[in-house]
Amino acid sequence: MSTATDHRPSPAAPGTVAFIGGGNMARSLIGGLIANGAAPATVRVAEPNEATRQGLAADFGVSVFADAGTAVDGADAWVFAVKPQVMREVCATLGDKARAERPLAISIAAGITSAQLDRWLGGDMAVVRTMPNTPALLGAGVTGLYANPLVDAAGRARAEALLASAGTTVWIDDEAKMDAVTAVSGSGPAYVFLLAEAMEEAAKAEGLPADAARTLVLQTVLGAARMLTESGESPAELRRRVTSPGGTTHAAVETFEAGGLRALAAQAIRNATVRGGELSAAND
Ligand SMILES: NC(=O)C1=CN([C@@H]2O[C@H](COP(=O)(O)OP(=O)(O)OC[C@H]3O[C@@H](n4cnc5c(N)ncnc54)[C@H](O)[C@@H]3O)[C@@H](O)[C@H]2O)C=CC1
Ligand SMILES: O=C(O)[C@@H]1CCC=N1
Repeated sequence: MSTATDHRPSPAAPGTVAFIGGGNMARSLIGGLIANGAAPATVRVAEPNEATRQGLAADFGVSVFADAGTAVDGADAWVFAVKPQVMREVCATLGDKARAERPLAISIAAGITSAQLDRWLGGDMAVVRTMPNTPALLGAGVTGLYANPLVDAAGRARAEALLASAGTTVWIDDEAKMDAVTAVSGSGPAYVFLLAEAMEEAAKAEGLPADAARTLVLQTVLGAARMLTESGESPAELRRRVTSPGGTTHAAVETFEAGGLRALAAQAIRNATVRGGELSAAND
């Protein structure tokens, strides 16, 4: 069972949050929090890259630190936003503080399990493993969340409020499914971008000017996405309405089906799901 909500949090979730890692995804989440009314003083960020760090301070007014141990001071929620490859090492440097302060640990890393985070931080930690996606930048993201048994109702609410600034939230009860969430929605924007790239190339190959090709593709993707989310109709029904028997869409859709698009999508998502498990094992 999973539940989805698309409400925005009430402004400024209580407490102070520390981001460990201030890269692309952290920037999107921080931007969402500030846009939703979080006081900049309640957001602290650890980021070793000086330019990245100063950019966050300049754009959002948040407190920035080169050192993670200082950034987490006074924060009741720690958001781990570093690459899976460095997560273990980053947790090790914060283990003593984590054992002393018992924060709510929230991870956005692909593959890394709640059990790994718990172990690397010293054990008995309340951990929420999440998977946001890049449309978070526009508040149009979707995040899957899994809470380990040590997370209480207040911890779940806190994690949900933090991620809801980025868009819709979906709780996942079975952590084993988080790699599939990663493969579908975490990586998913790239699949849509790939389709847009391919359509743009094809449009140019048909002789359309580059700027016209770009506009036609972008507005088609935007319009289709809005119909998908706003019409209440299924993808299959919306497709059926575009497809006149014997018409142009029919010719194209038949080509996609004959080429095995569905099997290819299933295999792509399977491979991405498997890679999540590999990231966990390789960085243990
Ligand atoms: N990019 C995406 O679409 C998504 C990424 N994720 C996850 O988010 C995490 C971060 O990914 P991105 O933001 O794309 O990567 P990124 O490379 O932009 O950000 C990672 C940041 O961590 C910093 N960092 C490295 N060592 C550090 C340390 N010891 N302490 C503090 N910060 C440190 C780096 O300087 C960098 O700015 C990854 O685990 C990824 O799996 C999750 C959902 C979507
Ligand atoms: O490609 C990755 O590993 C990350 C996780 C989901 C999106 N980007």
